[in-house]
Amino acid sequence: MHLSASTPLRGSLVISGDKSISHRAVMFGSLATGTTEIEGFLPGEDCLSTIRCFRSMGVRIEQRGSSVTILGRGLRELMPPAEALDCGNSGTTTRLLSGVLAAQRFSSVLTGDASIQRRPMKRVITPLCAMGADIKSISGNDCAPLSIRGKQLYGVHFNSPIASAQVKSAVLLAGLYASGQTTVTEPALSRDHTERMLRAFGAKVSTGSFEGRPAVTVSETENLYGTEISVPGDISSAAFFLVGASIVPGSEVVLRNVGINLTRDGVISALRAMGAKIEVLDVRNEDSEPAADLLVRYAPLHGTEIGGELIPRLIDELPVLAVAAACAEGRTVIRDAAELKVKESNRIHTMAEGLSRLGAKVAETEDGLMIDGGAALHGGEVESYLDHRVAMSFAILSLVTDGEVKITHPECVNISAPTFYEDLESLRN
Ligand SMILES: O=C(O)C1=C[C@@H](OP(=O)(O)O)[C@@H](O)[C@H](O)C1
Ligand SMILES: C=C(OP(=O)(O)O)C(=O)O
Repeated sequence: MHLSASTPLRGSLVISGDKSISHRAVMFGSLATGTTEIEGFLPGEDCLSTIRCFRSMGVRIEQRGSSVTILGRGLRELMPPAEALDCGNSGTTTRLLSGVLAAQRFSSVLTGDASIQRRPMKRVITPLCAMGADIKSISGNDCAPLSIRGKQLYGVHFNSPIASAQVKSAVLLAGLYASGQTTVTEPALSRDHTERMLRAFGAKVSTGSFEGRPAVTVSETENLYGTEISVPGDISSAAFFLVGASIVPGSEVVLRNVGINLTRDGVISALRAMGAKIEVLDVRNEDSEPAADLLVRYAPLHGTEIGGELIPRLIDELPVLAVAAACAEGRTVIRDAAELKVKESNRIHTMAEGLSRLGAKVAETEDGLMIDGGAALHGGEVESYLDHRVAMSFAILSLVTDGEVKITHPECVNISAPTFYEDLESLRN
């Protein structure tokens, strides 16, 4: 894939479905009784992995593009899978499913691609085992493949050391089966799609705070009930175009139907702090998953500091925010983001390496990046490390480099944004 400097980005895009919400809609629909209809589903490879896993456990799922119909089997009627469940590249599938499988009446194995087999699973193994689960890392390295023997679980209060929605959701899903109540507290509020959607499926979920930390409690649940889910566009995908339009002079783009849940909208705050011109228009669905149209115009950016409680609200947008920082005047410091090291790639390292290769001034730190913006950016070859967000970040940077950028394995964008290159091209015409 060779990409080169751009004319202004202009026009509008309908942003495709939110990946986190699409995963959950398939999972909860499969675990519910009755029919679930999903509109706006993201047909990206990660969400297709979730569908594949539930089909292997006997759930009837019909998927036509962004429309999905599920005939749920109920919380306790999944079938034992004939083979290991393949979660592909998806951490969300692996971790959330581990919470469900821990409570089934059968044993199973969860696995995935080379990247999944390097990602830490102890973060879910520890709390689930505290609930009575029997989960082992087959290679003994706390990574997948995981061997899971279903058990009767009991409710616990889990004080999570990290703000991770995947950990929180794995424990809450196990909590649906556990005797009594299950509470998760976390150091800062991570995305709350599980809490919102479990309520829509009829579960009892209460949210609040415990000793000053965000807390959520679920009770043992007899049934979830099939429902209709409308998935808003993914702000994590919109972020690439927010940055693209902000850095290419003359750009003006409208991104339609973008999810702006407060636990996800940190990229708008961070870009505005850098001087970006972003307007949030026509907010709708405020009682379920809020969505809006985002109007973004080119603006000269300046450096900022990104850290603390903002981090979980923009964790997946940090690679492309590093691109914005390379194009901004002055220094940007990203801190408190050590979680970036355990994503599809070590995103602190992969972004620092690629940005430097294209001329940016970047230093890796223990928990983030320090970027001195404004250096002349040139073409070159960068490694995506098969990480979709890294590939898309460099594709956006190529809009302003002097010379072509070649990205290895550009097709990995299909994990979360199968229409990314077409969408970008449509704004360049
Ligand atoms: O729950 C989710 O859908 C996700 C949670 C985040 O991961 P962590 O829970 O590891 O922070 C995020 O990075 C990931 O892309 C999706
Ligand atoms: C980290 C991500 O996803 P997951 O953890 O589901 O692989 C991501 O999409 O950036």
